[in-house]
Amino acid sequence: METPIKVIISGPRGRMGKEAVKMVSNNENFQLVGVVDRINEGKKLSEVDNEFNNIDCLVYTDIKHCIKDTQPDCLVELSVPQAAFEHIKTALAYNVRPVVGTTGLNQEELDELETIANDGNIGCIIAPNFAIGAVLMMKFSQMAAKYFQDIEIIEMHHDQKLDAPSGTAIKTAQLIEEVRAPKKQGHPDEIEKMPGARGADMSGMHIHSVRLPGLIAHQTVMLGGQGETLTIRHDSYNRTSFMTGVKLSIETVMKLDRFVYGLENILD
Ligand SMILES: NC(=O)C1=CN([C@@H]2O[C@H](COP(=O)(O)OP(=O)(O)OC[C@H]3O[C@@H](n4cnc5c(N)ncnc54)[C@H](O)[C@@H]3O)[C@@H](O)[C@H]2O)C=CC1
Ligand SMILES: O=C(O)C1=N[C@H](C(=O)O)C[C@H](O)C1
Repeated sequence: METPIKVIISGPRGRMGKEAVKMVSNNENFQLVGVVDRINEGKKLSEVDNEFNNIDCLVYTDIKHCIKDTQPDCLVELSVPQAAFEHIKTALAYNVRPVVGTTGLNQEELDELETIANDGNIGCIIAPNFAIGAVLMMKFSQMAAKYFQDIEIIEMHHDQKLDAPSGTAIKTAQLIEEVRAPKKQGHPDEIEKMPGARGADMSGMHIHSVRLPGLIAHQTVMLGGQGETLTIRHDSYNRTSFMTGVKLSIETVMKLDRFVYGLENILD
């Protein structure tokens, strides 16, 4: 058997973090060696939450300390954007390969991380969405945008989500920008009688963010043409939907020597 990949997870008590802790702990090719959290320094993970019973790795509140103690191969980052940037930079500085799901990093931060990873020849994967179906939804939208230039992206999430628009919506619009020339949509003289009524504007496309209890993660892309519309939709009904992508990213990042933004770039 191959030596397991040593993994640390940031944000282990979060909705995604919990799912990732379970997935990594139950995979014989991975070894969870530590977690990074805001609180609970020095406790065993099993002492923090009943869901983690039998998982005895330690909680660290300082990622440097965690890396020095546990010598991990990979950081799975699933916390908050304010903490994520420093976590990823620290991981790269210690040759630990980041797999990042945390959304809300700005373009400047992404550019800086890309430079650090590429200059150091270290694998780093940042994926705004780890669900395979969501990646297909983004790619299908990009394909369709060649033929339909009028596009409204409607992303719908649970009401505890911090960032809007979602990372997935931004990534979808970026993929569409690669094939669609900027175009202001709607009537040239349209007036927003309430600010935000037409959503956020990216190259003339509009992005609308819905937040409701009961939702998990959903996105509809509507494309309009003469006498027809095309609607492409993806739904995550629970967070296990993201784990196939997290697992694939951990395996792949170990073989990479560069920065990758988007799961579509590592799928066959
Ligand atoms: N790429 C993907 O497929 C997905 C990405 N996400 C993103 O993952 C992130 C986490 O989402 P959720 O789990 O829903 O959020 P959450 O709020 O449930 O979890 C975040 C966790 O991070 C912890 N945290 C805060 N500061 C920290 C710090 N300095 N160090 C370590 N941990 C810290 C919080 O205590 C909390 O437990 C968000 O940015 C979200 O947009 C969520 C789902 C899928
Ligand atoms: O916060 C979430 O829940 C999700 N965040 C990611 C995003 O911002 O796109 C991925 C998924 O939509 C769930």
